[in-house]
Amino acid sequence: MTAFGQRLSDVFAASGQLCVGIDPHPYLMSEWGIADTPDGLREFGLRVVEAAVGRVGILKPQVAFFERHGSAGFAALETVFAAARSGGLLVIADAKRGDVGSTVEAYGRAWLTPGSPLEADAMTISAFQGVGSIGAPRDLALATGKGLFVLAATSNPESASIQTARGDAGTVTATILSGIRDWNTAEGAPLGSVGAVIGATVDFESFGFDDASLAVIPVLAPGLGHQGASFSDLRRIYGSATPNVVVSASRIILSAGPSGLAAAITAQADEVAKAVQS
Ligand SMILES: O=C(O)c1cc(=O)[nH]c(=O)n1[C@@H]1O[C@H](COP(=O)(O)O)[C@@H](O)[C@H]1O
Repeated sequence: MTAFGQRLSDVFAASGQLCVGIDPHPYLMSEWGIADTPDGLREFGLRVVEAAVGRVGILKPQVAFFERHGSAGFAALETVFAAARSGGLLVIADAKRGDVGSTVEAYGRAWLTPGSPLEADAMTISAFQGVGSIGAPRDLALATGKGLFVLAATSNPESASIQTARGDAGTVTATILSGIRDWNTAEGAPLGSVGAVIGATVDFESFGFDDASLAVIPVLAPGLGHQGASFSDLRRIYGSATPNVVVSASRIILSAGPSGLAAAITAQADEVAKAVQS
């Protein structure tokens, strides 16, 4: 079994750092000429998968848009996950779960257990209840070659009001990063299995951390494109951590529509490749 950090490094080397988000916003589905129904979600997701295979290595389906349609939406999501994984893409389930340890263990099992209907390669997760609360999904991830991305410094404008709050161990963000770093350091690989979500819109200093503190941490980077951050600024934003960054982009690509999708993915992947090297 290959650890998630290694799998991610391999994908970066083979296919670059762009991660295409599958966010079927109702307005986008309408622009694509697809009905906002479970069948429509399946079609939207599969079209993104088809355009992504061979052009990028990572997809991040946003679970919320599928969840709106209940069990039929989840069935569509299962099909999209299966198509993406069988196309060789690394799938990050953007599920943003979190709870007391005994319950979050079940969330981990839902999204990370090999053979589970919703099996992904990694999931987004919240450590608001303490980094120790996500110990069970972390153990499962380690045992199965899967990964976690823990919300640490999120891209939304409201995030600073809570995440920059300070306790004895520094800001909320710094406390989460320190817990993740300890885990990844103990794992002993150059890149650990537990990542952090660090929005590209975030001012690192006011959130109480720096790029050097991300050394063994895979970083999921939303906030580019529609949320205001520029792809050309990736190196300025993430500094020495740039090689660890999963560069997330959803609407900026999806707004190209079904016929322009493949070209938009190729263009975005090229822009990201240039930006991370410059
Ligand atoms: O975990 C995430 O992916 C995430 C964290 C965060 O801090 N900000 C953020 O925008 N996201 C997600 O990243 C995607 C951003 O979409 P675009 O702004 O269209 O690229 C959405 O699916 C968000 O839910």
